[in-house]
Amino acid sequence: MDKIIISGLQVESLIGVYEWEREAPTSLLLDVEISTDLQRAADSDNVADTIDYAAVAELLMVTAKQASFELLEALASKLIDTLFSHFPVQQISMTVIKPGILPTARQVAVMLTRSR
Ligand SMILES: Nc1nc2c(c(=O)[nH]1)N=C([C@H](O)[C@@H](O)CO)CN2
Repeated sequence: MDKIIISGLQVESLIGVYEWEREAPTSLLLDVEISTDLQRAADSDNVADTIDYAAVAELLMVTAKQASFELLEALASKLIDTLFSHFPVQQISMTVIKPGILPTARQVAVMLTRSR
């Protein structure tokens, strides 16, 4: 299956289990893989025949900004559901990365893969 991939998309979201995490939005990074048939766009060379990755990125940024969850898992699920409701895609893999939150790790992340 063909894929559209967005890597390292920076978003802001109110996220975290602890009180101190819920006082202000946190910067997160998203890696997204969207499985969809790209043959029509490959033939036509027309953005109207594909999923515009700029529109995907904008939707992810707005949705994350409006969200308020404790767990990365819950945010990842919400972002996937939102993409499914706006775009005709078969499968989405979503990695939500929280940099610098653990003193002994560069970053932590969850990855969810969901199909229609
Ligand atoms: N599996 C998860 N574990 C934890 C999460 C999470 O989102 N998913 N979050 C936290 C805290 O919010 C963390 O950011 C600070 O310790 C802990 N564990």
